[in-house]
Amino acid sequence: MSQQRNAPGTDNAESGDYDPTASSMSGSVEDSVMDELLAIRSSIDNFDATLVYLLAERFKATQRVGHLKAVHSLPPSDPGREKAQIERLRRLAHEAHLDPEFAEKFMNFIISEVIRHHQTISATHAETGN
Ligand SMILES: O=C(O)C(=O)C[C@]1(C(=O)O)C=C[C@@H](O)C=C1
Repeated sequence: MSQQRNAPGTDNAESGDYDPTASSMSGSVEDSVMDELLAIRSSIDNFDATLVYLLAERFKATQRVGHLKAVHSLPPSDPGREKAQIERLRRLAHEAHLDPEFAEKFMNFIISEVIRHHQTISATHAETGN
């Protein structure tokens, strides 16, 4: 049976209940101000969707790393790699006028989640061989 696929962001999971005009300020803000706010929020919505897709792709890549590490009995974390990544991202953040402290915290947040995934993959591999 053939399956109809929707373009990203147009399927019901994403757009079904989403109200881009949702706000707790409706009624207390001038129409022109609300119009400008909604226009800017439309860009924010696109950025947020992009972030989700980027993160999903990054996690797909790290899942592959997790399997490779599990199969070859390598440790989940690699502090040397992390140090190099953080230094590079701090430098990029500075150049992009993004707070390097924030960039580091954000990266560490993602990496700690990746390590948790690696540990789960490793435990599953030890138990089942998969
Ligand atoms: O490159 C690796 O070895 C990974 O496991 C990926 C990753 C990352 O998310 O970038 C996660 C954990 C490691 O400590 C270093 C980097």
